[in-house]
Amino acid sequence: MILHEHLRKIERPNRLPSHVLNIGLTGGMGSGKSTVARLLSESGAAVIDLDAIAHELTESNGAAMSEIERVFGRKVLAEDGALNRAVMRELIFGQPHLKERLETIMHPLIFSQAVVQAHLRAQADVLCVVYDIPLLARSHEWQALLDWIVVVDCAEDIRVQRILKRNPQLNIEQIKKIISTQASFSEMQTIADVVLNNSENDVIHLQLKAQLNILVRYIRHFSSSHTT
Ligand SMILES: CC(C)(COP(=O)(O)OP(=O)(O)OC[C@H]1O[C@@H](n2cnc3c(N)ncnc32)[C@H](O)[C@@H]1O)[C@@H](O)C(=O)NCCC(=O)NCCS
Ligand SMILES: Nc1ncnc2c1ncn2[C@@H]1O[C@H](COP(=O)(O)OP(=O)(O)OP(=O)(O)O)[C@@H](O)[C@H]1O
Repeated sequence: MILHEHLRKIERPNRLPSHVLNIGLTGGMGSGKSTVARLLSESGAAVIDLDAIAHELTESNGAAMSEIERVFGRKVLAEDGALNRAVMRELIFGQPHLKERLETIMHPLIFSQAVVQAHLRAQADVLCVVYDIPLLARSHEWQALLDWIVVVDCAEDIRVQRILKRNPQLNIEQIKKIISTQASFSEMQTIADVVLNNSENDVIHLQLKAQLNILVRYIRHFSSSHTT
């Protein structure tokens, strides 16, 4: 784990809950963000998962669906009116302008929902609020709101193997195409306060747990001295 020398000073606009530490978690596809989020929730963090919010918004009758249908047409809808994810995946990850159109619909809705959930979940006894944000390196708005940013690092070939196992419906070419649209690790590193390494294959996550023990101690230390 790399802990950047000066963890950023706690200073932010009031949009996220102000009585807790708000921590952004990012990393490339398959790096282990959800795994880290789960381990942090076992230590008492409230986790807001932006992928999960995106899924809810695109369920049948989800809040994004009428605009998605208006912009992309009925071809991107499944029979029940939910988003046909495979069709949308094929459309956007080869055509940047379509990806941008989908993101223009999705990101403001995801953002509002994440802020609402954060206020609901940030009870006094939570360790911190963790926001699992795959595209954080490309969002200055989110970066400005967060106290710390944690980046999960894992070599691309290992990520690809893990994704193939987790998502057997995807092939290597599709996975690499998605990864190629995301920020590189060096871009993520420029915004990181903490970098966690998740390259060791280990289903009980000893490597991550050792790093998270240290991180959780830092979070407790900063939280106890942080009042607004
Ligand atoms: C294109 C969609 C329908 C494909 O769905 P699918 O079920 O295959 O993937 P899922 O949503 O589970 O995402 C899996 C991973 O793909 C990557 N990913 C998702 N959206 C994007 C994106 N816009 N740009 C780059 N990578 C992305 C992330 O690493 C994510 O963790 C879906 O990813 C989507 O709706 N994306 C747009 C919403 C978005 O930007 N989500 C990111 C949350 S910040
Ligand atoms: N150290 C590890 N050893 C073995 N498998 C791992 C390890 N870390 C994570 N995994 C597995 O790799 C896959 C990807 O991890 P995870 O879902 O946490 O990544 P993610 O960054 O959230 O992915 P995405 O960006 O696609 O949402 C999962 O199936 C997870 O169980």
